[in-house]
Amino acid sequence: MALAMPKWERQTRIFLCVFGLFLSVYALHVELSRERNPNYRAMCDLGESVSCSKVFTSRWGRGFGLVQFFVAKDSPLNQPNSVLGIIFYTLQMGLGLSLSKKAALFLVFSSWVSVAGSLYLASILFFVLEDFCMVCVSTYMINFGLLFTNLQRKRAIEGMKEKAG
Ligand SMILES: C/C(=C\C[C@@]12O[C@]1(C)C(=O)c1ccccc1C2=O)CCC[C@H](C)CCC[C@H](C)CCCC(C)C
Repeated sequence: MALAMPKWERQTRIFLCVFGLFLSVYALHVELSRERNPNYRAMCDLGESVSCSKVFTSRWGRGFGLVQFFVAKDSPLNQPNSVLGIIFYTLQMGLGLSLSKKAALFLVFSSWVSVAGSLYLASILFFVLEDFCMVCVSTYMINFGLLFTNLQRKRAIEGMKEKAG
């Protein structure tokens, strides 16, 4: 039986992961530049309440603002969210190329975690920081898109199994 993934799925996944990786690397770059130089102005800093560097260097910018309850603020475990993003999109890309059922389940599971993380970060962004960060909002849309792609994949694999008996 030919186990091929539909072309649209491959292309959508590659597009979302590359875009997500690009935004995460950019967020990391802005955060590190801003920490080194408080006068640094990023391309995504458009105004007082449309500022991405303000968001990235806030206490929620590292370890989701939660890791610091368990380890020291400057612990190597308290990484910027963007580092988690880089790991996440790399995994989504790498495991996405495999057609194993286990990989598909892991992709769906981690995708749900990222959507929950996105909803959490979005509520911090709008209600606590009262800021509009375009880089952040774009990553939320990417995470929703990846969840949709991963759910389609899981459905397709389950369908194949039923047909094969
Ligand atoms: C750049 C990026 C998110 C942007 C941002 O996080 C940034 C940078 C931030 O500083 C921030 C501050 C305050 C409010 C909002 C924000 C954000 O919006 C990428 C995350 C992607 C995503 C939310 C990754 C989730 C990964 C899961 C934890 C993976 C779980 C996988 C395991 C099950 C193995």
